Amino acid sequence: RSRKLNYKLPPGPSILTIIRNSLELYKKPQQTMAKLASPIMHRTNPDITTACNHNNYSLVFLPVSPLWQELRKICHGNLFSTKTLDSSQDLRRKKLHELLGDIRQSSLKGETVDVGRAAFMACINFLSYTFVSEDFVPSVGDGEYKHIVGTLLKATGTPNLVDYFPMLRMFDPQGIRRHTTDYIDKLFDVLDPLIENRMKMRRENDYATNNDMLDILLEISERSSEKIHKKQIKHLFLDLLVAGTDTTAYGLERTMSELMHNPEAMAKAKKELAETIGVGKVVEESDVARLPYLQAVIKESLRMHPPAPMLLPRRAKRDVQVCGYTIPQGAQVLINEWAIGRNPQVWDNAHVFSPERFLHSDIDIKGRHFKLTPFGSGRRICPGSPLAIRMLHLMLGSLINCFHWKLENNMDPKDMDLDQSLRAIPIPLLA
Ligand code: HEM
Repeated sequence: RSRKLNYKLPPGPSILTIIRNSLELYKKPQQTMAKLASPIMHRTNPDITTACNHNNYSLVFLPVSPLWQELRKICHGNLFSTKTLDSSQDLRRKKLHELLGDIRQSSLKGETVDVGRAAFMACINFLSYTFVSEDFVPSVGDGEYKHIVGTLLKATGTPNLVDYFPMLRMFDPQGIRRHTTDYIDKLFDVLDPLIENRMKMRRENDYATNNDMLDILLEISERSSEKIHKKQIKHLFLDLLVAGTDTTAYGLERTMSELMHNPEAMAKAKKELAETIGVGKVVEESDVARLPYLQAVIKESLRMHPPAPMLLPRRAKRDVQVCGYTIPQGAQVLINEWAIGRNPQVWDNAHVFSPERFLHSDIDIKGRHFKLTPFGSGRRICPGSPLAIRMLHLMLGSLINCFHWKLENNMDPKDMDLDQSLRAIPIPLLA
């Protein structure tokens, strides 16, 4: 097998390499991640959206290139910097109060909440407000938006036959290009007028900034259109929406499920919140630093349920030796983050949900500790992680500090199936 893998492969991923690499990662995650996070790996381009040229502008799929570097610089220095996120927290606070208001309404009626759905809607609203100070969803319809984002995410993760047999490209055998193009067009139909309107408003003398990401991007574009122009702005928003919605919502739902399944951990998290900010109060972004147990709960949940279980595909830029195997140039590589998180050689009691393991540990999720990299690592690490982390703490902390949660049909937490969607009844806790 090893000899065969050293043959020159056609461009595109090798199934065998993916499987073998996953198995190896299971054994030696620390060493392997260090190599894979290095510049020898670059992003694969799944050829999902040729018709609307999204690949040519996409932060997610561009190879390392001057445009990609410029977009990353804008993300780090402007969009997701601490200063920008601090100044846009009012926008997220407003959306958080709306989420809690909706849940309060359900609680008054004794209704069950589909936590995954509520989390998905809340994440879209948080992101669209942070990006453009407006709700993105009413323009598309929530069911349709979920479908669009789901389809685009699926297309990103689905092995495309075209990668294996390039001559099939023009036939688009799985319809991946056709579907994604339609959906991307739909999202652009919403984004285009938003951007146009804002450009018009910015030309008026008495224009006051909204402190959102659209203003920041237009300001950069007005100063130097070489850094980013209008067309790139909509492609960037598309990437950020698709990459940020389902991942964050899934992270929130799984964490709530784990807390409901582990009443002791739930009680500890609630006690910390009660003592630090007071029962029934809404969590502020500035509170999070004083909530170490809540932070540990989120890390533990990301360890057991990484929202991107295989991270994002990379491609080897040149032949590389990993754990005694040759990964040939051009091979697609997936990192099995889920398996690393559950590996008993890496974690004590790997299958037990225990936030305590992070309480006196310096392991963080910034891509420096290769046993826990839910946001990836290296220069392609998730640029949205500072926002995702804020949203997760804000929503989780407020949901458990403002409500007591009971499982539907009086189910015993021990009987929960953690792979099923979470349905629970909220009971308000007064401040
Ligand atoms: C819990 C939530 C999230 C998780 C677990 C997550 C995870 C990831 C992972 C694993 C990658 C690939 C990293 C690598 O290849 O090393 C990634 C890339 C990316 N993420 Fe996230 N993400 C989350 C939320 C977000 C949010 C909120 C945004 C933006 C608003 C975002 C935007 C992106 C973008 C644009 C990329 C591609 C970066 C590039 O290729 O240069 N993500 N994310």
